[in-house]
Formats: sequence, structure tokens, C-alpha cells
Amino acid sequence: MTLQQYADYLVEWLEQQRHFYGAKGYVIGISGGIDSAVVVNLLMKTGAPVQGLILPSDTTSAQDIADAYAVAESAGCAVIEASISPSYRTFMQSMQPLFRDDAERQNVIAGNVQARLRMITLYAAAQNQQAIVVGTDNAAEWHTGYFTKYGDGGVDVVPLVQLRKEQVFELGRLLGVPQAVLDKAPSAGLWQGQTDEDEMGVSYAEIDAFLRGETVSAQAQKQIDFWYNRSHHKRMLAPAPQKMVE
Ligand SMILES: Nc1ncnc2c1ncn2[C@@H]1O[C@H](COP(=O)(O)OP(=O)(O)OC[C@H]2O[C@@H]([n+]3cccc(C(=O)O)c3)[C@H](O)[C@@H]2O)[C@@H](O)[C@H]1O
Ligand SMILES: Nc1ncnc2c1ncn2[C@@H]1O[C@H](COP(=O)(O)OP(=O)(O)OP(=O)(O)O)[C@@H](O)[C@H]1O
Ligand SMILES: [Mg+2]
Repeated sequence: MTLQQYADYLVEWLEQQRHFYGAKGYVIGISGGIDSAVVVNLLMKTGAPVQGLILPSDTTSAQDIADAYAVAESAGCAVIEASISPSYRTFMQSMQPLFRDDAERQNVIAGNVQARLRMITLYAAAQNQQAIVVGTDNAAEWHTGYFTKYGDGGVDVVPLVQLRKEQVFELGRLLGVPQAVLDKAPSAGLWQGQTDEDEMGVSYAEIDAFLRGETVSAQAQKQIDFWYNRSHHKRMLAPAPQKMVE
């Protein structure tokens, strides 16, 4: 199957899922990054109503917000911008006694709170519009578990999950995603200067090579295995006991 044919398949698949859920449309967070840009363009091709939400925090760059608007405009998608900063600040302040004073983990914990506040916002919008929440995880993120459980991972459908990062970029070019988005380094934007590749300690090129079944450097394999092995729980439903009382 060519990538163009795969895009057509995804558009059809999305519509099947929407009907399965009995929903009227789709809701998606638009970050200014490549994954959400590709998904927005696929959603617009379904012809069903799509609501894009731009949900910046204090760690979101002005460039990302501008790129998010450019993505929505070029795809013809309706957007609403709503900052998660006020709720984030209130949450972090009132929950302060819960957090340990450990700088490195604080970054991740605070980042996960942001990702989960976005999830809450997307689900409120979706319920209001009888829509489903569309996720943007790709095969590389899925394998490494590089997402927040019940944050950006808390969605109704994950259309890109069989696509390597290189294929997401290729699809982006095919769908006419703005050049600025195609050119920038993938980032979760959860803290200043964060890039996916720096945090994971392995490049998307190496993760993609691994996913293509190729041999990668020992160091890259070590990092991929590290992230894969710590994230099994994210790729399954919460375990439930099989036995009943009677
Ligand atoms: N074996 C186990 N080891 C660790 N945690 C386990 C667990 N089993 C269940 N858990 C549960 O899972 C939780 C940890 O998972 P989680 O909360 O997801 O936290 P975690 O995987 O530590 O952090 C999320 C990672 O994804 C990255 N991220 C997040 C959001 C967006 C993006 C992006 O690319 O845009 C990237 C973020 O930078 C960070 O590296 C634990 O608090 C626990 O409740
Ligand atoms: N500021 C934001 N506003 C709205 N949605 C966001 C924001 N930040 C993250 N998201 C949502 O979380 C998803 C996961 O973020 P992720 O960084 O993995 O993807 P991306 O930003 O679309 O692509 P890239 O890999 O280029 O960063 C986004 O695709 C988007 O749906
Ligand atoms: Mg991003």
C-alpha cells in the first residue's frame, strides 16, 4: 500500500470508528507539532465536524502557538485557544504537599499534570459536542511508551499508531502541512527546551530503523529497550481479577 492509499484508508477507518462510537464529530488538541498536524488533516478529509483545541501552558513557545494556528488554518479546521496555565497553577499550588523535592522527577510529574489537564479539556469539549477525542501517538511513541498515561495517551482512537515517525513526516508533506511544522524538532513542550530525542536518549531515526527490523547501535538498542520495558502497563488495559465471588 502506498502512503497515499494508507491515508485514504485512515480517513475511512476514522469514520468507521466515529460511527462505532455513535459520535457526531471529532475533537483534537493542536500543538503546532507534526503528529497533531497530520491527524487534523486526516480528520478534515472525513467531512465530519472537527473541533481543534490549542491548549498552551507557560512552557508552550509563542512559535508553537503560531504554528498550531497555521496548521488549523491550512487544514480549514475550527479552533479554540484556551490556556491551561490558570488551572495548572492552582492545581500545583494546592497539591504541593504531595510532591517530593526531586528536581528531575518534578519536571516529569509537572509535565504529566499538564498533559492530563489537556485530556480533561478535550473530553469536556468532546462531551459537549458529542464527539470523540482523537489521539496522535505514532509507532515510535507507542513502542517506547513516550506519552503520559491518561494524558495525551487518554484518547478514544489512535490513527497513527502503525506509522513510524519518518512516515508521519512523509504523510505530513503529502497532506500539505506547513513547512515550519515539518522542519522543527519533535517536542512534548512540557518544559523549556525539552525535545523528545534528548529526553529519550535515542533518535527517531534509530527508533524507526529498529521498527523496520534493522540492527541499530548497542547504545540505541539499550535506550529503546529501557523505554519499552518500563511502559508495558501503558499498552494494556488495567488488569482486572478473573475470579468472581460466585
Ligand atoms: N512499572 C511501572 N513503572 C512506572 N509506572 C508504572 C508502572 N506500572 C504502572 N505505572 C503507572 O504509570 C505511571 C507512570 O506513567 P506516566 O504517568 O505516563 O509517566 P512517565 O512515563 O514517567 O512520564 C511520561 C513520559 O512521556 C513523555 N511525554 C509525556 C506527554 C507527552 C509527550 C509527547 O511526546 O508529547 C511525552 C514525558 O516527557 C515523560 O518522559 C505511574 O505513576 C504509575 O501510576
Ligand atoms: N499546546 C498544546 N495544545 C493542544 N494540544 C496539545 C498541546 N501540546 C500537546 N498537545 C496534544 O498532545 C499530543 C502529543 O504531543 P506530541 O508532542 O507527541 O505531538 P505533536 O506536538 O503533535 O508532534 P511533535 O512530535 O512534532 O512534537 C499532540 O499531538 C496534541 O494533540
Ligand atoms: Mg509536540
